[in-house]
This record gives sequence, C-alpha cells and structure tokens, in this order.
Amino acid sequence: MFEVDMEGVRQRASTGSLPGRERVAELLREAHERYAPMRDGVVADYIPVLARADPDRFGLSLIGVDGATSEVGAAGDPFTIQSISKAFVFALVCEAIGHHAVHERVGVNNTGLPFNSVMALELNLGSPMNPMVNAGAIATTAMMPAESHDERWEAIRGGLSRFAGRELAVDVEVYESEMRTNTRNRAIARLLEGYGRLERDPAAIVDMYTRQCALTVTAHDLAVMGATLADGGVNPVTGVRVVAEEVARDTLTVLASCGMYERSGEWLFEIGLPAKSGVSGGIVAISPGKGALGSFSPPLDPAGNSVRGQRACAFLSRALGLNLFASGVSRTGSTA
Ligand SMILES: NC(=O)CC[C@H](N)C(=O)O
Repeated sequence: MFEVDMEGVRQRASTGSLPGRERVAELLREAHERYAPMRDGVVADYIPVLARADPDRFGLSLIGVDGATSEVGAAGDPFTIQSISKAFVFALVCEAIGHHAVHERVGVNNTGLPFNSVMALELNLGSPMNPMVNAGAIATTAMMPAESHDERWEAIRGGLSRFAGRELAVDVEVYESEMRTNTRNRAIARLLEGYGRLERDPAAIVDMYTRQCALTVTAHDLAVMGATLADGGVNPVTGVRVVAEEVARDTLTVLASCGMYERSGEWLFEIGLPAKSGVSGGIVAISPGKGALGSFSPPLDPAGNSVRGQRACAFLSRALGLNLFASGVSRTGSTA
C-alpha cells in the first residue's frame, strides 16, 4: 500500500488510553504538516458536483471517549458524508431490528470488489454480502422499520444527527447532481428487487439512500460520530445513548472487514482500526474504548479512499498507539 515513515516520532504502545491532550494535539499538527503537501490522488467526478471540491482542503479531528477534542486544518469544512453514512445507518437498523436479521438478509463478508459492483451481486446469487457496499447499503436503508417513507427518512436523518450531536441536513445540490447520474445504483436496486431482496419500491429507496449520502458533515462531526461507536454507543459530547453497546460492537466488526471496500485487508494491515471512507474525501477511524479520528481531504485512490486521510491515519495509529493488534508494541524509528 505505502510506507509509513515514522522517522523522529516514537511509536506508542497500544495501551488502554490515548496519550495526554497536548501530545495528541502535537501529533495531529505533525500529521497535517507531513501530508498536506502530498499531491497524489484524484477528486471524485462521477457525481458531477464533487469534481469542484478543492483538492488542497485537509482537516483532522480527534475526539476521545471523554469528549476531549483536538483539531487541525479544515476540520470544520462541510462536505457530504457519502458512503460513511452506511456505517451509521447499519448501526441504526441493527438497533431497530437486531443483529441476526441484518446478518441474514445483508451479510457481513467483504465482496472483494468495488463499492458499486453489480457483478458482486450476480456472483453471490443476489446477496449484497455486506452493508458497506452500495447494494448492501441500499438493502439496509430499506430495512429501517417505519410506517411511511417520510418516517423512514426521519429515522435515518435523525439517527445520524444523534450520532453527530447536531441536526444534519442534506446538501441539495449534491443530492440532485447524484440523482441525475446514479443509474448504476438504480440498476443495483432493481437487481436486488429481482432477487427478492428488496421489499420496498427500488426508486424510492435509491432516492433515500442518495439523500443519506448527501447529508453534510465536517471532519469534526465524523470524529464525534466515530467516538460514539468507540464509547459503546453513547455520544461523548452530548451524553446521549444512540445505540446499544452490542450494536456499536457489531458495527465496528463490519467496519474492520468491509469499511474500506476492497482495500479493507490492506487498511487493517497498515492501520489496524475499524474505519469507513466516502467518495467526497472523508474517513472515520475508530479506536474502541479510546476515541475516533475524522479526516477530510478530497483526492482519492482508485478504490475511492482519501489519500491524505489514509496516510494521516496510518501515522497517527502508530504514534498514538491505536492499532488493535499491536498490544505492547513500542519501538522507535521503525518504518513498519
Ligand atoms: N463510495 C461512496 O462514497 C459512494 C457513495 C455514493 N453516494 C454512491 O452511491 O456512489
């Protein structure tokens, strides 16, 4: 994937807590300084409005389970949540209908194929395989129990807002731009219907899924949303329980294996944290019991993951001692 240069920065042992606030702030500044000059990656343009994103914007926000916040750069810049919504809608649907129902109807295995793959559905007899690719996310959105379409949308928008600790709203321009071009997602929904895996009107569900992807957030919001999962389902800023502890656990498990699309294995190998990315350049990486990192930088790699965001997460995972699999590891100057 890439080398992580830790020259001059000590790798921290993966202990039970984050380092002190000043050290966190210092390392966030260091990560920003290291990766802001990077020019790799391309801004998404398959949703026409996203092509106008400024490739130089770069913000990081880290929020602990105690609510302590450190931020650097464009952490307050708005962008659309896109695929990162999938993680939180999955959590809300698990909360509403239970772990087993979602497992049975959507699945929890990686497809190994791009997020908008039609072939993945065909290869698996219509099973979406997991809720973090478009097919699984569309199926998951349709599973949110509600009396009406409007009530379903409010359960999703309101639920995501509770994760963020503020009312989230749709970026209408991005929503309309995607609705004009999302023929592939409409095809995926029709195919799900054909396989008997979508019980609602495919057009209405794609519309709702597109709206959920167009909710506006910031890197700060992503960190709060992630920290809620890190904190066992309680938003550490508002103190409100959003989902049950088991749901937070289940969501993090799926993110570990499927959150970074077909790059999830490489991501886990380098960073060792459950995470989710979106095509407008957001990444949320969660350290269970400690906190979460929200990152925003629009240029993407070919899988659709933010290039600077991946680098910053790899660096910070090592420097802050976040890797789930690295308990007790503490070395200086290693590049691994
Ligand atoms: N990877 C993403 O962020 C994809 C989300 C986007 N709304 C889509 O369905 O194509």
